[in-house]
Amino acid sequence: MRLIGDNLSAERGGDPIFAQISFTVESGQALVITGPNGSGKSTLLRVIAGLLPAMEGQMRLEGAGDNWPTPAAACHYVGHLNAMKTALSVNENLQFWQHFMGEPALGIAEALDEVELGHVGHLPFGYLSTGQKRRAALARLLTSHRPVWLLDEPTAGLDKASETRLAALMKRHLDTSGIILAATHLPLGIKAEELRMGDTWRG
Ligand SMILES: Nc1ncnc2c1ncn2[C@@H]1O[C@H](COP(=O)(O)OP(=O)(O)OP(=O)(O)O)[C@@H](O)[C@H]1O
Repeated sequence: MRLIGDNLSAERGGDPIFAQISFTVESGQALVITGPNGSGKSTLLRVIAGLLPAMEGQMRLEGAGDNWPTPAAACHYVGHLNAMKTALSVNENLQFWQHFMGEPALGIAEALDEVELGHVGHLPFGYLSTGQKRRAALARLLTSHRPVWLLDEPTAGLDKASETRLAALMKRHLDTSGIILAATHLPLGIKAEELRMGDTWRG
């Protein structure tokens, strides 16, 4: 499988954010998107996820067969917001996402164990600490299968042990032919190519 971004450009609120961004990421590979604040890292992830239109260029997914008809369909997107309801329990939030995303993979309890949150599934999401909230959001990656993980600052709020745990989960995804694209200011602890944003910024 190969995820290709071909000559992408994007606008927000009518303003150009980036142009002429191209990349190819193969199964088993990670691409880390770096660049200064405002250079368009999050915007690029949202274009790849199909949440924003590309003004020019196109996304393609090659070799995915019929399972994943579009690049967006093949993606898990974990933005810098956690996308979990504060009043619902962690279990209820993850159940919602598993139902919404389909392609069930790990059970809720198993996924929470993987991020060492097995003891808080019954708590309202809003009760969790900042790092626990991030780990619970990342557990969504494990409850439904998607070959492509799009991660926006995935380590924000994580302590060292949790960063190491996430690196192990990402490595496992890559070792099972997954693809990861991550916007980050920090090293993620996995082998990755780098796409540096900012040089083609027109703003
Ligand atoms: N809805 C919007 N309308 C107009 N401009 C927007 C909108 N959302 C984002 N922007 C602008 O788009 C630019 C790129 O933002 P983006 O969040 O993609 O950058 P980033 O590289 O991820 O930054 P950071 O490192 O701070 O997370 C910024 O200048 C931002 O102000």
